[in-house]
Amino acid sequence: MSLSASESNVLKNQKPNRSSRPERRVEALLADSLAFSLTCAATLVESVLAGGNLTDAFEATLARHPEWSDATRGAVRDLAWGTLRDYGRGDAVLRQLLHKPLPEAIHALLLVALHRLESRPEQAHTVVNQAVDAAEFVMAPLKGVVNGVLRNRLRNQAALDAELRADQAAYYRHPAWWVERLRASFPDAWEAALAAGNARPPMALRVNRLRGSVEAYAAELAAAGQGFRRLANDALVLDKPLAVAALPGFAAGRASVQDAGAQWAARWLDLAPGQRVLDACAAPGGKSAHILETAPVALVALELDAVRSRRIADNFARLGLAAEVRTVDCRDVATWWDGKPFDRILADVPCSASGVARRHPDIKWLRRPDDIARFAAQQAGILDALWPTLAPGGKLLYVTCSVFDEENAQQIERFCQRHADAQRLPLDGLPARQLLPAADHDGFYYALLAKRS
Ligand SMILES: C[S@@+](CC[C@H](N)C(=O)[O-])C[C@H]1O[C@@H](n2cnc3c(N)ncnc32)[C@H](O)[C@@H]1O
Repeated sequence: MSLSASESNVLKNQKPNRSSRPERRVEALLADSLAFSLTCAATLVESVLAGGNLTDAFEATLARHPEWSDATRGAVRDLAWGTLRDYGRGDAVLRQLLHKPLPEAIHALLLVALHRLESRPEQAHTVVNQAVDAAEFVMAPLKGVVNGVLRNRLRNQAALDAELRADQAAYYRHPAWWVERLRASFPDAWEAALAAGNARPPMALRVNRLRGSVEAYAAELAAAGQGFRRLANDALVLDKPLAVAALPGFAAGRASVQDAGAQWAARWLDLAPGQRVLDACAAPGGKSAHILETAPVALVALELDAVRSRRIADNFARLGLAAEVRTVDCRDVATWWDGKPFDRILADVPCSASGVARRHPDIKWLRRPDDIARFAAQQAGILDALWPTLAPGGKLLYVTCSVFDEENAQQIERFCQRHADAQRLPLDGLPARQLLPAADHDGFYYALLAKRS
């Protein structure tokens, strides 16, 4: 699109960064207006595009604005998360419509407004008007540009969309390198996995069997009118997400929120009373808690990050569970191991998190292709360090929430080449070791290894 002469002059005189913005308080906009949530979501999107973490940015914003209602929090969150799920498309649309870069704050506002236009086409005129109000607040001289870009998009939608079909990142809403890797590894399933990875994630519950049966909890949910599906591993997937405070007995520790794909780990560890079990990468403690709810074992939970470690203790307190929790690097075995071998080890290693990108859509755009090899090297270091602590005849379950082979199948193949005493075991009920993102669960990879006696 071409800008008017006065708009071009405005752009020339704007430094394209946040510091050039006049200091104005967002409270100047009405908190229940769309302009307000567009503005706040745009600030979050802008911070992600500068390399920041979306969840951290959102939590910091909430901490600064305790006065926000639940509705305002929800509206800002929906817009920021949705915009970043769609970023490949929004970015391509702006490349079609702009011939020179805009200041980042306005660029981010346009991305959020474009996402809203696509998700609520019936509100197109309101969205444009509210985006212009937001622009007036963010950088007033550019409100005409915002108006022009959005109206241009509406006027030329069909032609612009046709052009976008050739752009992988726009069409699949994932980076092109990500699309290529998935296509190469899963020739029959990659498109469905990408589509599922763009959807809103499901909310699944894990029932704490120490505080009641799955049947009793399911009956209570049904009596409360909450629709759900019970999966083969007893995960309850809700038809519609709910605030945890609205879940029966949440504060009393009767259930936890945990993706259904993550609820296989405790089952495949084949737990029995009295076993010595290690969870080497434990925070925030979801799988550790599931282990303790499954069998009375002696659990040691390790976590590198002190802040995340505290979340393990909080979760255990709510669920009435106890274990030895230590804040250490699991690779420094000499610092934490007493020499007594473990019967079971869970290695739920740090990874690209590419299987959970619909929950953390910033991941798609912050990761770089060479990050995957870096994660794979870190994971190999963890596996090699833990293996000597496993008892002969014991089992180690390797888990990632990644969809990339380098962190998954290739990682385990290489591990088995390095360790002749490692033997792969089948996973009961799983047709493939790789769970790709789907309607009921996120993307996970599992490999169960036994140590030959
Ligand atoms: C995938 S998350 C674990 C999720 C957890 N198992 C659950 O189900 O709630 C990986 C965790 O490993 C931790 N971590 C990363 N490197 C580590 C290391 N060298 N030693 C111990 N923990 C590590 C990260 O801080 C992160 O909390």
